[in-house]
Formats: sequence, C-alpha cells, structure tokens
Amino acid sequence: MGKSVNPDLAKARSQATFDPANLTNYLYGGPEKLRRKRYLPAFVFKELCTEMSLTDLCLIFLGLLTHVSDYLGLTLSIENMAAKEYKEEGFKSTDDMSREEAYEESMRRAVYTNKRVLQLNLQDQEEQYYFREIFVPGANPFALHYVMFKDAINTQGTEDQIQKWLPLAETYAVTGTYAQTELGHGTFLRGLETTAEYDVQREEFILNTPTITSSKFWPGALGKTANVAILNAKLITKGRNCGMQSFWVPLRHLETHQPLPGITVGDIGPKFGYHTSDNGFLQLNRVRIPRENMLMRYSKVLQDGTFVPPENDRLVYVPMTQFRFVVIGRSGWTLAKAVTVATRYSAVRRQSEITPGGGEVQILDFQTQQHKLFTQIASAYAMIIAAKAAKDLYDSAFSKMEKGNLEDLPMLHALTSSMKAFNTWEMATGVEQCRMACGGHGYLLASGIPQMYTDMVSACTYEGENTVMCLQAARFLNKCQEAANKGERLPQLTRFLQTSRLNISSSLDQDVDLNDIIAAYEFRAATVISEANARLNAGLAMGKSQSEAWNYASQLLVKAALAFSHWFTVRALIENMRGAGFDNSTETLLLQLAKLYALDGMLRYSGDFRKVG
Ligand SMILES: CC/C=C\C/C=C\C/C=C\C/C=C\CCCCC(=O)SCCNC(=O)CCNC(=O)[C@H](O)C(C)(C)COP(=O)(O)OP(=O)(O)OC[C@H]1O[C@@H](n2cnc3c(N)ncnc32)[C@H](O)[C@@H]1OP(=O)(O)O
Ligand SMILES: Cc1cc2nc3c(=O)[nH]c(=O)nc-3n(C[C@H](O)[C@H](O)[C@H](O)COP(=O)(O)OP(=O)(O)OC[C@H]3O[C@@H](n4cnc5c(N)ncnc54)[C@H](O)[C@@H]3O)c2cc1C
Repeated sequence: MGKSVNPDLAKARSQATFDPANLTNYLYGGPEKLRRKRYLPAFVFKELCTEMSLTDLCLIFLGLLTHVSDYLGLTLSIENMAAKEYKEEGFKSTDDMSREEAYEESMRRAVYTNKRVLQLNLQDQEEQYYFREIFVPGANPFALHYVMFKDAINTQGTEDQIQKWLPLAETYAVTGTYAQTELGHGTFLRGLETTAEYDVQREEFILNTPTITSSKFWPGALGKTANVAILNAKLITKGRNCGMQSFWVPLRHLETHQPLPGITVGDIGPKFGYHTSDNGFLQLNRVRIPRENMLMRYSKVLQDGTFVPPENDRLVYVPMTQFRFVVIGRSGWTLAKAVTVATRYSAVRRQSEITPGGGEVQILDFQTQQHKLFTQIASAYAMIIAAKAAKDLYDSAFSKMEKGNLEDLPMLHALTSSMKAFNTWEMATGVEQCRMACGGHGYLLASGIPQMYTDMVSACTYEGENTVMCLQAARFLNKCQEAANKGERLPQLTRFLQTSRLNISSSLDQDVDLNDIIAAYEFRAATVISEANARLNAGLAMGKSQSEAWNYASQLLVKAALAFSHWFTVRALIENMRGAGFDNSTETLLLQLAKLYALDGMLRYSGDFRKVG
C-alpha cells in the first residue's frame, strides 16, 4: 500500500535539478551498502510490525534469495520467539513513559536487536548500527558495550585476553561498560583516585575507591545493565604508582545480576537527556581480581609485581581516541536527520503571505527559512565528508601504530580532539536551529528534534570535554608553529603553517574561486595558530611559567584548534566534491553547497577573515 505524499512535498522533490540517488549512494558508500542499509530494517520491521502470513514470509524469503550472496548466513527463524513476543507487544513510544519504563522499553528493544543481529549473522559494524538505530532510536543501554567496552578489549588486551573475553562480549554472555570517570575527575585523568594495588602473595589486584570523589560516576550501563567493566585505575605495585591502567572487573553475578561482594552500584539519577541510558556510580571496597585481569597489551605486571611500562604511556588512551572518531562521524549524521525533518516540514507548512492576498506560502519560500536550513544541510554534508577524510587519515595511522610505528599518534590525537569538539559544537548549534525553524511543532517531542538535541548535545561533554579537547589539539599545533618558526620540517597535515599565503585572485564581483576559499581558510587557520603562539610567547616574555603562559593564551589556543578544524572540513568538502565522479548537475549543486558552507562560515567568523584581509 503506497503512502500518499503531501503534494507540496512531492512538488518540491519534483523540482530537484539532480538525481538524489547519486548523492545517497555516495553518502552511504555505494549502491551495495545502501541496499543493505535499507533492506535489513525493512525486513525485520516487517517481521515485527505486521501480522505476517506464511505467504508474506515466503515472499520475503524469495526476495532475500535475490541477494543470496549477501544473506547466505541468514537464518530466517519464522518461529523466532523474539519476533513473536515483539509482534504481540509491538512498539511503544517512550515519550510518555517514566524514566524507569523508558529504560525497560529500550532494554526490551535492544535485547531483541542483539538477538536478531546474531541470528542474521551481521558482522559489519555499520549494518549493526543501522539495524539498532531503527529499533532503539534514543540512547541504547548497550551503547558502551557495543563501542568502548569491546574497543578497549581489542586495543588494550593481549591476544589471549581478546580470545578469552571478546566472544563473551560478542554473544552477550557478559554486558560491559567503560568505567573511567569519577565523581571528582572526568577530564584530568592523572587525578583519578581509584587504585589497583598488586598483592604479590596472591598474585591479585586489590581495587579500591578510597574516597567519595573516587567513586566511578557517569559510566553508561553501570546503573543496571552491565555485569563487567573495563575499569581504569591507578596501578600501584612494589609501592610505586605506575599510572592509569585498564582492568577487567566483574561487577554483578552473571546469573542473579546482583552486585558482587565489595561492589556498590546504582543509577546516578535523571539527566538532561539520554534518559534510556542507565549512567551509574560504582564504589569498590577492596575488591580482588586475578593478575590476568589487567589488560596487558602495552604494559604488564609480572608475577613478582614488576611493572613493564608501555612503549608510549598514551596508548592506554587509544579507546578514547577511537570513540572520538565515532563521535566525529555521528555528529554529521545527527545534524542530517534534524535538518531533514525541518526541511520536509518547511515544504509542507504553509504560513503567512509573501505577496499580500497571494495566499499562504510554504515557509521554505522565505529566504530566512532557506538560510536557516540550507546552511545546516551544507554543514551536515561538510561534517559527514570531513569525518570520512579524517577516518582515512586515522586508518593509515592506526595500521602503522599496530606495527609499532607511533609517529602519527600526536597528529591523530590532535585531529580527533579538535574535530570532535568542532563537529559536536556545530551539530549542537545546528540541531537547535532546525528545531526553532519548525516553530511550535519543533518543540513537540513527536517532531523527534528535541530528543536529538538533549541526547546528542552530551557529546560536547563526554569523550573529552570540548574546550579541553581543543587545548589538547592546540598542544600539537603550537609545537608545529614553534617548529615552523625554526624552519624545521612539519607533519604533512600542518605544512600549511609554512606555505600558506594570501594570494586570492577572486574579486567581489566574480563567482568565488573554490581554490581561493580553501586558501582563505588555510590562511585564517595559519594566522590564528600563529597569533596563539605569539600570545603564549608574550606570556613567557612577561616572566610567566610555561603553564601560566599556556593558561594566559588558552582562549586563543582554543580558537586555533577550531580554525584548524574548520579549514580541514572546508578542504575535505571541496576536494571530495570535486573528486567524487558525480555527473555535472550533481557536482555543480554540491560545489554550490560547499561554497554556501564556506561563505556562511566566513560570515559567522567574519572577525577572523577581516583581520587576515
Ligand atoms: C553526536 C553523537 C555522537 C555519538 C553518539 C553515537 C553513539 C552513542 C554511543 C555511545 C554514547 C554514549 C555514551 C558516551 C560514552 C562516553 C564515554 C566517556 O566519556 S569515557 C571518558 C572520557 N574521558 C575523557 O576523554 C578524559 C579526557 N581527558 C584526557 O584525555 C586527559 O586527561 C588529557 C586532557 C588528554 C590530559 O591528559 P594528561 O594530563 O595525561 O596529558 P597532558 O595534557 O599533560 O599531555 C601529555 C601528552 O599526552 C598526549 N596525549 C594525551 N591524550 C592522548 C591520547 N588520547 N592519544 C595520544 N596522545 C595523547 C598529549 O598530546 C601530550 O603530548 P605532548 O603534547 O606532551 O607531546
Ligand atoms: C551522557 C554522558 C555519558 C558519559 N558516559 C561515560 C562513560 O560511559 N564512561 C566514563 O568514564 N565517563 C562517561 N562520561 C563522563 C565524561 O567523560 C565526563 O563528563 C567528561 O570527560 C568531562 O569531565 P567532567 O565531567 O569532569 O567535566 P570537567 O572537566 O569538570 O569540566 C567542567 C569545566 O571545566 C573546564 N576544564 C576542565 N579542565 C580544563 C582545562 N585543563 N583547561 C580549561 N578548562 C578546563 C571544562 O572546559 C568545563 O568547562 C559521560 C558523561 C556524559 C555527560
């Protein structure tokens, strides 16, 4: 039964000057990935939400046969209990539920999708994500399990530990979380107080949260869901503090789900958003775990308590760097969803007249409405495409790191830190703009936009608070500027600090040249980074210590990191749009969108651009 489409929406779509399929295929990585993305939820949705006859199922199955190469491992369990159970209960919106009920509904859906992902043998991370997102649109109680818990095992565990623990996580024999933040410290990791003291007699670690501020506080799934944590604590062995290490810590009994001896866990209470995620607290009262439970890929504790340090003590931070990449990518997609809702609404909402007596117009006809939305459409594309470009850099650096070559680690940390801050701030601003563009109806939970905001704006805080992340990136950028000042060789990514010149050929009455746009953003970044470096050195010249001078220059240092990210984004957008092999009409449109993004950015940061001429 075809859905009837609103005539205004249908008219707007019919006026497209390009084939949307070209863009959709590009965004999702090609027709193959797109088909799979669309097929899986549709298949299971149909399984769930309509009374299905055996005929239906056979038709679906026949439909599947045309993709037999894809779904060979598919087991169509017609009698699947989960589907039956779900069909009877169906979907219930969590908007009107209490926090407890909403958590339970999300847990019910998440458990269902976990089962189906295993039964459908979905190996691809993206496919798993698409699948889950359909059924658990809000915060998924298993979010930490899917991402940071498994990533920590994969990146910090030895091969033996991966062999032992990863299958437990993949089959949900255990449900994990990543417990690092404490009540007293989230940003300053060197201030974490939880201890893991090595008992050489029994070859065990004694885990302890000695103060109220050392209580683990915030980790997702800690409140109810998780029964194991990858927990970060200060390792103490032979009387020496060996810094933060990661440990596999059982929290709850695998059968009864009751807290284990010495463990006090609970939920931290209502939050601004993420209502269906049970962020919790954890106190450890001298809990013992075997020596083998320390994740020892990079650092080790030998039986006699000898600490073998890692080649680079920042490798323990890799799970955070990895997840920052997830956040960078998902920020663009979150904004894409919000601006899709707002744009469709603006095509069907008729309000007010442009020409007196001419009748109420689609609000999309107001130039102010177009400015609100088209700039956000451009921003969503920019963030999604820049995230792909950053991921390519990450993948090449990570493959070198896995072979022991850590030379790109500083660049990787700087890129993930600055892009995570830039993208999440841009996403937060953009989603809120989309909400307001829908007037009163944007304020309804039914619009979907408020929850997108209240859930996803937390990404400006978690995984590294944005200001702190900018300052982390600025460490790297400032070092590069110092090297540039001395004429030394720079990493590829920051060579523009030495080469950027402002030789713009465009004049105001011409259509702006795209290369000039990249050059303008590059020059702006180089100038702001150089200014931050100059302020830091001015602080030193005033007799301030290095750390006082750093604090003295920190506002400019944050700006430097954001200007760097903005340049990286504009360059990635233009270069990828030019090189993507689109047909002329699509490429023309996308380059127009890239110009809109870049010129809007110049207007928003006109102070920087005016200052650099
Ligand atoms: C839009 C929606 C997006 C996503 C949503 C999608 C799906 C949802 C799914 C899940 C979401 C649900 C819940 C979210 C989960 C969130 C989980 C967490 O929040 S886990 C906790 C995160 N915590 C942090 O990030 C802590 C941040 N703090 C730090 O990392 C460190 O304290 C510091 C700020 C980096 C400072 O560290 P330190 O004091 O030790 O170091 P220095 O600043 O002195 O620097 C020393 C030296 O180390 C280098 N360095 C630091 N960190 C790293 C790193 N990660 N990698 C590499 N190198 C690093 C630093 O550059 C310095 O080097 P130098 O300059 O000296 O050469
Ligand atoms: C929804 C959500 C889910 C989370 N999930 C998890 C999880 O699963 N596991 C986990 O371990 N943690 C989790 N966290 C915790 C999160 O990682 C921390 O909140 C985050 O790292 C920020 O630390 P903080 O809360 O201590 O903020 P603070 O660092 O105290 O920030 C407060 C202010 O201090 C400023 N500030 C701090 N340090 C500096 C500095 N050096 N220079 C300048 N300004 C500074 C910040 O910019 C900010 O303005 C979650 C948090 C949220 C909101």
